[in-house]
Amino acid sequence: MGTALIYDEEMTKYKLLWVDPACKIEVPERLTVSHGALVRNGLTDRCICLPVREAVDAEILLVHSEEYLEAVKQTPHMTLEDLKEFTLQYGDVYFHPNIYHCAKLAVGSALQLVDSVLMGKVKNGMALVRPPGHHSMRSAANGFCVFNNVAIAAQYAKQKYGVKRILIVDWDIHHGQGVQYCFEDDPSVLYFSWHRYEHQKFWPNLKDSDYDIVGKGEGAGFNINVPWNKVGMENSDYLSVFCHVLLPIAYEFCPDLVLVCAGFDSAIGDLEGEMCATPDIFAHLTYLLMNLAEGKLCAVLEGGYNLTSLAQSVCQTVQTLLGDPLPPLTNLTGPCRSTLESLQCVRAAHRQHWSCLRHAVDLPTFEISTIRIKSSGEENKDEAEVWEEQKSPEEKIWPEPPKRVSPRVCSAVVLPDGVVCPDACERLSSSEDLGPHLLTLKKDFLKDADDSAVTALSRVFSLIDKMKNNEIRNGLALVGDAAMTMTCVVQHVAAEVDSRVFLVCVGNGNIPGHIIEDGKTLVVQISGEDTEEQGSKYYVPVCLKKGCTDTSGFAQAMFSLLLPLGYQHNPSLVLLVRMPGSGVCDIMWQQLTALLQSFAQGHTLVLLQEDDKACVGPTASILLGNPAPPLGQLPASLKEDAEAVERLRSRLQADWNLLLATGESTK
Ligand SMILES: CC(O)(O)CCCCCNCCCN
Ligand SMILES: [Zn+2]
Repeated sequence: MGTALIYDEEMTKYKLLWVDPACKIEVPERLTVSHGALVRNGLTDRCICLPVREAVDAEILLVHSEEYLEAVKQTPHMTLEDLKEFTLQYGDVYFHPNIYHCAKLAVGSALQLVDSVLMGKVKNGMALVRPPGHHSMRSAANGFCVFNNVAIAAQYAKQKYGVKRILIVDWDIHHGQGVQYCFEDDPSVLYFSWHRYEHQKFWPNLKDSDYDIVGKGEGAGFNINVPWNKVGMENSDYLSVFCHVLLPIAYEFCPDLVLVCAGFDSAIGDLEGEMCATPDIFAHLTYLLMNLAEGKLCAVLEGGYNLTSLAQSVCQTVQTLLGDPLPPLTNLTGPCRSTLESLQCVRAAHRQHWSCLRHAVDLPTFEISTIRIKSSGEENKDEAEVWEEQKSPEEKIWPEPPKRVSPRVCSAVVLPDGVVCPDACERLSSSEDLGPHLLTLKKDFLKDADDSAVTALSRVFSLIDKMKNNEIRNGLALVGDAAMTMTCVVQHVAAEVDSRVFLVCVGNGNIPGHIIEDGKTLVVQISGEDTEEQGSKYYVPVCLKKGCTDTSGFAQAMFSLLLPLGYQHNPSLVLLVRMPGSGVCDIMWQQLTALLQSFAQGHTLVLLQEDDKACVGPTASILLGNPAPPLGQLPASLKEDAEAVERLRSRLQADWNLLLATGESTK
């Protein structure tokens, strides 16, 4: 199934007809440069382009009042003076003879997208629309918005398809108060928004946008506000909020549909947001949401006023929806203090509503500042970088997002004879001669191994070499001895100069100490074994009371440990090993396999032991880019497990700042 793209140039045919400094940034070119960039990058050809349609009254009335709709209906016939007069009753928005038509097309586009996803015609999609929607309220236009496109889409999905739970993620830099008001007492719609706030000093200056506004009545807990009280937030800040707030709660909520208020004024260069996150961050934010709701994700454009970063961010988002490998995120320094303050406040406010936060350690609050948490070696930022930070936003410069090339082959497999190769995978059966390094390895490691083990290892090494050359994206091997193969692989890869391995080992098994000595391999082992081993900076033993069968504990370790560590380690290869008898359930295993593709441009090597042959199919499905099935609504994890994860975090966060979620200052 493909990715839908909905766009029509009719929505460019309205603009500001008078002087209004607050509205002059909302220009038709926002749509033309976004669509133009998609065309130029060959992305429109790869999408399923769906036609727009006008929303009908009944659809608009799902959210708005009749009197408001009737009033907006009069605007096409208004004179310029009448339009100005009409506009005065609302805030930071303008009307135009054609805006009602475009607003109906914007809603209709969102509904077309929801239809195509929920009818299973496409996997996911994006609608490029204007006017935006998330500020408009039941009886009021606001903040360039006339009808609330995404709020209507959510009500439409519930009414027409009986969707039970909908997650709305609003990564626009402004608070979508219109969406919040629409669903604040509705537990079937979880609304998440981050937004520039500066302690209510930033537009729309609402107390309702603060972290302690969590929803009302039945809806308590289903509204999450993350205020940015400082500007200059970076990729690390955005990822921290996803890892420590949004993803744990979203997985617990287990939505059937994900809608994104995709505003890109939260990207670097935008004068509204004045943030510093780069366009490629949206590739990751999109991906991290794609394993919810079995990938049913509809992104609808909201804001974004720097035409360069807007176009790049839109392309990054669509490329991820299409399944392209994710770009590496470099120099993630960890969240700034102000972000930690916000994180801690939001987690505290929601602790009573979400069991994933029940055992969250919250410390006394502390003064706000954006002093960046320095991880070791960050102290002496060179002059240029410091100067860079002090430049005013409009002069911000940032590198073009890296090219994201999909290898010719997605998944290659090494399987013993007699094991069927999963559809769409390529079997590596070349019986190439044993390379010289193998003969030495045979001497060092495999001296008493039989030839089939040596042959398998030689094929695993060629999988790795093909990943290194980007000939294949990922690989899977079913081997006789997973632990031994794992050790040889780490040894083989670590020998290369700029390689970094992220080894994720599921289940019990001994990790030889020497593989973590060089600092190039970061090991996370999730098992039920209570190793007295305290671990080190590069060896993170997560032991779950009930072992890997405990989905909640496993999920918590995945979001609050694995993701932050993986992002900060920024590996060139992910090695995922399923030890025999791990007890991990297939769906959890698939979710983990999917999430790890955030790193190393998707270069994941999965090692399974022969008696786990039944996992080959489900694992291959994820490696091929299919979404992981839902885990179901997650119960609370065991207190001991949550405390164990917290202990690990507090031990490791001095070295790995992305682990920070509360206010500890690093040493
Ligand atoms: C969709 C959206 O959230 O991007 C709309 C933002 C409206 C901003 C109104 N204030 C503008 C002040 C101009 N400096
Ligand atoms: Zn915005």
